[in-house]
Amino acid sequence: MVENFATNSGAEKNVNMRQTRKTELSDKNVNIRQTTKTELLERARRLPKALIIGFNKCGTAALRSFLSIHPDIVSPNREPRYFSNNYNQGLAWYKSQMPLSTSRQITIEKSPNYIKEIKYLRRIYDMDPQVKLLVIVRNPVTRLQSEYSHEKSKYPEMVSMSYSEWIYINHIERFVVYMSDYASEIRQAYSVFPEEQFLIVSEEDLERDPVSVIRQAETFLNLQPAVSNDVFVFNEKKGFYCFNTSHPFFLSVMDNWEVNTLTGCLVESKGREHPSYDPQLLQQVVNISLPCVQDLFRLIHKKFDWKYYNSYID
Ligand SMILES: Nc1ncnc2c1ncn2[C@@H]1O[C@H](COP(=O)(O)OS(=O)(=O)O)[C@@H](OP(=O)(O)O)[C@H]1O
Repeated sequence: MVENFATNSGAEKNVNMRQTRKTELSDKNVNIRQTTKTELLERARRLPKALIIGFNKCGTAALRSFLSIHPDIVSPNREPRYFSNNYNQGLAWYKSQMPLSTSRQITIEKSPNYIKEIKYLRRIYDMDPQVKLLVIVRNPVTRLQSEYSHEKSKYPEMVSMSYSEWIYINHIERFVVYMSDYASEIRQAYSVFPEEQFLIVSEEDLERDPVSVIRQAETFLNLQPAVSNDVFVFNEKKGFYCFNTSHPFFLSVMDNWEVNTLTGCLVESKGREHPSYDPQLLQQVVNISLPCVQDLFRLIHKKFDWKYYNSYID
């Protein structure tokens, strides 16, 4: 069940504090544009102008959290899953899940299962045919490892199951294609929305250089660049970037339940240890998923620097 955090009074207070703080921060540190008194007075819950619609285990939480540090972006903490699981709750309910925003701020929510079904995408279109859609994909080799670590932490019956056993039990051919075939789902989404309404980025880029991904999103969303390198610090142990807790912007994500306020990293469920591949299984996974990767790069007219595939991609 999705928790109704937006109407909870504590959360409401947090949201209010956060919004006020964000406004102060954008005035003091970013100097993008002065927030006017009128804007403060007309703060309201607004429907999203952009959605992160997929793919799960590909860095959707990091993308959402990192974007939400932008003074002109607000985002609900949890996944409303309105167009998939909660459609019967109605649009007023959906709006009530959104944080307060000024009219110049963009509300973005992420529910990574929206890309899974055309029905969900059509519902999104009915709400707003001009909504912008962000999609994050990941090297299939690591996405599979991530899924295994996720399931192992969730299902006790998997404790003694090795990585290769898990892949074979799931029927390797079918399963690897299922986890790698981003193109089919993106193609389906292109049948509902024009391609220009999509930004497709990769988890590896977010891991290596979050600011470069945020820049792409800022341009795509017509926002002024506000997030710079000093907002993040590389965490050697995790192997990716976390928020710099001493940066003033960090205050604006303090109420984000997905962020550990001591370390500035996303919660422990992100960045789990991955199982290792035996070389034969790795080659099998690459061979099965390669046509999906080639199809994706052709479809989106760009290539990502994905280890194991580069030598096969022209
Ligand atoms: N900077 C940063 N901070 C935290 N997490 C990061 C970051 N960059 C990428 N990632 C990777 O995101 C992976 C989790 O993806 P999702 O958030 O989409 O997972 S979920 O579908 O919502 O469960 C998660 O995958 P695992 O490493 O397998 O846990 C992270 O590696």
